[in-house]
Amino acid sequence: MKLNIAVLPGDGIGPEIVQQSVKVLTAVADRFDHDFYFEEAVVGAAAIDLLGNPLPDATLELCKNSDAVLFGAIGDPKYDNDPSAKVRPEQGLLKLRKELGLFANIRPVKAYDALIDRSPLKAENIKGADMVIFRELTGGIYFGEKSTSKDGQTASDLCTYSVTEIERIARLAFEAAKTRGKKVTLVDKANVLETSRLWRKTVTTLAEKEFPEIDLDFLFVDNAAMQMILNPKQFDVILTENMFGDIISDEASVIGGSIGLLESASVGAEVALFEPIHGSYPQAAGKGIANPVASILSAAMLLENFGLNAEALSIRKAVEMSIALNVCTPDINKDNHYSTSKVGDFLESVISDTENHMINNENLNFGQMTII
Ligand SMILES: NC(=O)C1=CN([C@@H]2O[C@H](COP(=O)(O)OP(=O)(O)OC[C@H]3O[C@@H](n4cnc5c(N)ncnc54)[C@H](O)[C@@H]3O)[C@@H](O)[C@H]2O)C=CC1
Ligand SMILES: CC(C)CC(=O)C(=O)O
Ligand SMILES: [Mg+2]
Repeated sequence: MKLNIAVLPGDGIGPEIVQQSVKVLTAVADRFDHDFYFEEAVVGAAAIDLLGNPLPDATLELCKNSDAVLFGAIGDPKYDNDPSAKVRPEQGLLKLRKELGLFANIRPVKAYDALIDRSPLKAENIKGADMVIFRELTGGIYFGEKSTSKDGQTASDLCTYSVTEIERIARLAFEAAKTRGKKVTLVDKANVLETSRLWRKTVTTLAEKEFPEIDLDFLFVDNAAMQMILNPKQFDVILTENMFGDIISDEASVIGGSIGLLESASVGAEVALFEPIHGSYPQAAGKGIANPVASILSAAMLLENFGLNAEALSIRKAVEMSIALNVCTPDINKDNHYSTSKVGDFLESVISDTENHMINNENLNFGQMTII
């Protein structure tokens, strides 16, 4: 298969993690005889520095004309620490999501057996946890009208949702539940927010009409935040609005062992975008300590999006192997950790190892690896 992939590394650790994903995708293309073409463009703070715009027209055009987008991360402390900056890196990502019509962000969360004992959460509570969060991505408070009063004493962000916006992502969540545990939990704040009451009404009606076989339940977001830690195994598919999904998915990453493992796919119209759930982790930029796996697994989701399931599985198996063998960055492997690029090299060699020498060799030899 021929795929044109737009690569938007962004800021902070974005370039170094995305570089590993390109490495891994190239290994997949070689092994399975595909043609993947990568073209890079600037976004975020890097694009503001260069062109004064966090989403330059050329970047948007490239994305629209590509088959898929591989996105790193955006954000820089110089903007985080300057609340009065009018042009901000995050605007680039939000505009890209809107322009590409990416209304659903799909964030799978699972506990890797090999990492269970390293989680700060109790092993018996997280073993077997396996959920997917469907986060609405182009509506709600992140996109509502913003204003600050002339005297600077009051500010507001409007939260708006329409039935159409709710239904289209709810359908995707219910469809996913059909193939999984047949349960959808709608996370909202319907005891307080009018928008949440519209979500409940709309989702309930849709479930009764189109998905009677799916169990639908409801949780207020404050309780959901607690349940995520106390009993994450109760969740199968979580459906929620933009901001709640942003927050509870970072929380859910603790179950997986590190936010550096959590992949995502943003879908909607034609061109889908694949990105880790984490941000630009600026403290780690250039140090070789960022975990590239979230980006690499997002690349696996990219392949699944085109039905390249065996190819995606080769990535997932390689990642499982790296975790089992502790070929991991310091967020997971505190003692003898591997650098960002060494983890990428390892995954590349496992994928390229068509004879499965590495997998079958009991005395696994990582001669080509150096522990930093
Ligand atoms: N999609 C995006 O591009 C996002 C961008 N941001 C931006 O990123 C910047 C930093 O935001 P933070 O709140 O610090 O969130 P962050 O996700 O960048 O980092 C939070 C913490 O998570 C851990 N972490 C994140 N990525 C990791 C990785 N690959 N490997 C190992 N550990 C990792 C680190 O302990 C880090 O201190 C801000 O400018 C923010 O606006 C934040 C979230 C998403
Ligand atoms: C710019 C932010 C909305 C990014 C973020 O935190 C996310 O998408 O998870
Ligand atoms: Mg976030």
